[in-house]
Amino acid sequence: MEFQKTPGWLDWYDGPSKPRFKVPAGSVDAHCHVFGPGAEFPYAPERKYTPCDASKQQLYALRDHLGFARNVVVQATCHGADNRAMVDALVHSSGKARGVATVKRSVTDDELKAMHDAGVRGVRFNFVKRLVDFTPKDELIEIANRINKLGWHVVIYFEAVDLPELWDFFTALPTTVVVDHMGRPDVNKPVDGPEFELFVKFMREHSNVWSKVSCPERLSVKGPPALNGEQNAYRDVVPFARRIVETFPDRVLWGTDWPHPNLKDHMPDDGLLVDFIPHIAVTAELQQKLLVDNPMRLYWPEES
Ligand SMILES: O=C(O)/C=C(\CC(=O)C(=O)O)C(=O)O
Repeated sequence: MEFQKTPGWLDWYDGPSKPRFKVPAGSVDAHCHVFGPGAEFPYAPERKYTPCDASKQQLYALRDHLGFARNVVVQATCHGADNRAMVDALVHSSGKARGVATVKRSVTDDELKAMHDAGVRGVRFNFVKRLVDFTPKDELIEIANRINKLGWHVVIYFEAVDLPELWDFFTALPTTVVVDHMGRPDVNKPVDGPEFELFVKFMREHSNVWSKVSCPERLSVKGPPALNGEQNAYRDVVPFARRIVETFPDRVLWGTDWPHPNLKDHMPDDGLLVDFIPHIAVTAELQQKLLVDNPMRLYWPEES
């Protein structure tokens, strides 16, 4: 089946630079995706975008190029609750990839077990309205209670403006909760203003809540972009990510977000995204926690 990319789609950056920053041995890219290939793993009819293909082979080649050792492959909304492409990536990773799935309440216990055996360790609840339709909270709570029994966690993706209305639901989740991209703060607002203070409060008052300090390329307003050798990219995002890393050093994760769905302005050079890390985790100890200790404890506890 042929799929037409969403008009204006930006493909992932071809030929990323070699990072100057050497990530610690055993580093984990804790947020990335595979897309199809559509001919083998069709995109979901309910999707809100149609991406380029981005295969497990290309993901793992990027992992090696950037100096990472492992991946956490997150189900992208273009595949809906059809986790086959993501699971296929896990089973072809020689144990070096874990996954986060999207499931409906109709998922069977056998399907959950098969996903666990393949390396899935969490489910993702997406509240970004441009990406998904509404799912009733009772269905999400039912799913959270079921996967909690497997020792899985819940990844949540939402926009900062929606945190107040989602607060009660999020703080009632029984599992570890991992927030994608710091809950997408508006970096035009002060890092100590009410909007980001609420997010910091969310993490401070709930020790089961973690955050990915990823996707500066999505959040930055002033740039500069991670292109043409830029070693100080996305400066307006740094204070937000630094604050989370330094306040909650044991509950942060980092990921490339390759192949970077739905970027409109530019496509970052993934090598320069890696060079962004020392600006937000400024010591070797913080880098070790962010890139190795924390993701290993969450996704490979049996090895950490
Ligand atoms: O890749 C991300 O983390 C961000 C996305 C895409 C996404 O979440 C998805 O399709 O599942 C976005 O903001 O469009």
